Amino acid sequence: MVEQVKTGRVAILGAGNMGGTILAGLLRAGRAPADVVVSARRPERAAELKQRHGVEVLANVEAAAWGDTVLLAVKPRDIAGLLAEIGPALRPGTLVVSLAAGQTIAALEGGLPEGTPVIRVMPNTPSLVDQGMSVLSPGTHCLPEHTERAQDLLSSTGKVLQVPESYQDAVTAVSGSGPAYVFYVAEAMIEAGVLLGLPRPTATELVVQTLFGAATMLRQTGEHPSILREQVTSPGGTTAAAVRLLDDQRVRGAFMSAIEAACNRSAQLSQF
Ligand SMILES: NC(=O)C1=CN([C@@H]2O[C@H](COP(=O)(O)OP(=O)(O)OC[C@H]3O[C@@H](n4cnc5c(N)ncnc54)[C@H](O)[C@@H]3O)[C@@H](O)[C@H]2O)C=CC1
Ligand SMILES: O=C(O)[C@@H]1CCC=N1
Repeated sequence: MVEQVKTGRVAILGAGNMGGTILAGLLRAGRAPADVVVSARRPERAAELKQRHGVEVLANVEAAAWGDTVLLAVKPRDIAGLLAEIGPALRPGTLVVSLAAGQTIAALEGGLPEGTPVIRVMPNTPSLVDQGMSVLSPGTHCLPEHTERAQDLLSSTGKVLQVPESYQDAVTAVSGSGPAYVFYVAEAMIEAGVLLGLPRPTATELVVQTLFGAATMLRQTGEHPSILREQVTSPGGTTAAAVRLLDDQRVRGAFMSAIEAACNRSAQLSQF
């Protein structure tokens, strides 16, 4: 249990999609339920978490005072109120890790007692199946030990990368929102299969396995996607016909514009 010593006691504030995902991931990775607490606004949710995971559910202030690491997993609009609520209860040296999109380190540090070590993180939903991508940026009061703690905590649900905070809007657009683009492509491919007369379950199985296989090839071969695409594309064949149509429809450009729009939106959200 070397891991536990590094991260200490973890308090997760806000037990929605991401908070619940990280909680389940920590427990799957072998952390004892006694070393994690959560806060939940709705009593039904609190009862469910207690029953399913055997963890203690506390009020925000009690949870924040208990944790060595406090993970903020509420919506961005609820962050400022939460910081004001928990700030006075934090013990000196408590590490605050925020998952909130668009909430800058300056805003987080400004809402907490002077000197609080803060880490800004952009996770994504595949954390639910331990294939998450969490990207962190340490605040101005973080020591290497704090960053290590956050890395340790987040690595229980997937990969972790550290970047300068100036990259976080682009990161949000690429990997934070990224799973949604892949699900969008999956939907379109399934509908195409159905259009061509395949039963829906068959079309779904073909698409899910194809996406999984293609992603695994990218990971395992380390090849550039263009090379892998060329390998599928026979001269005068079916793939070339399809890819020409995608190019005619400017699908690559549409993806670039979409991801740029997400990045701009993330920057806009940081203003509030
Ligand atoms: N869903 C996603 O794909 C991603 C979400 N995020 C970030 O994670 C954070 C959480 O997002 P989700 O889990 O999707 O939202 P969610 O709405 O599922 O969960 C938020 C939870 O916080 C609770 N809550 C609200 N105010 C509270 C308070 N003052 N005290 C305690 N609990 C409170 C709500 O009842 C809810 O259960 C957001 O800041 C979001 O930007 C980051 C990356 C990806
Ligand atoms: O859509 C959003 O704003 C959040 C941030 C990244 C993924 N979901």
